[in-house]
Amino acid sequence: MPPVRLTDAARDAALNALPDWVHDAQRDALYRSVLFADFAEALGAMVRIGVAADKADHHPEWSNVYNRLDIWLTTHDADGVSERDVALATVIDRIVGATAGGT
Ligand SMILES: C[C@H](O)[C@H](O)[C@H]1CNC2=NC(N)=NC(=O)C2=N1
Repeated sequence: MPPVRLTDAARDAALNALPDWVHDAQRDALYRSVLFADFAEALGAMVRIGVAADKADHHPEWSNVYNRLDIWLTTHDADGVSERDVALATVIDRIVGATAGGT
């Protein structure tokens, strides 16, 4: 099934269960930043997230500077946030730890 853009209300309801994530209105994306102990920890998490994302065929937009990882989840095929982004956010929280270093 092609992904469907969530309504704003459905997206906000999903965000209630993802306290480390916010809606970035400019990019229409779920957004989280994570601070790791150092670059090696950040890179390790990126590899684990990347493998999970590729398995799900749903890929993050992200930026890494040393120990900081900024992540945006949006669905290009749906022009906004879909259930796929909510699912990937949940997987990412499991990998990096919910609230562990999140801002
Ligand atoms: C062909 C392939 O399934 C699509 O291009 C997938 C790949 N990964 C993707 N990732 C994200 N974030 N959004 C998409 O719409 C998307 N589409």
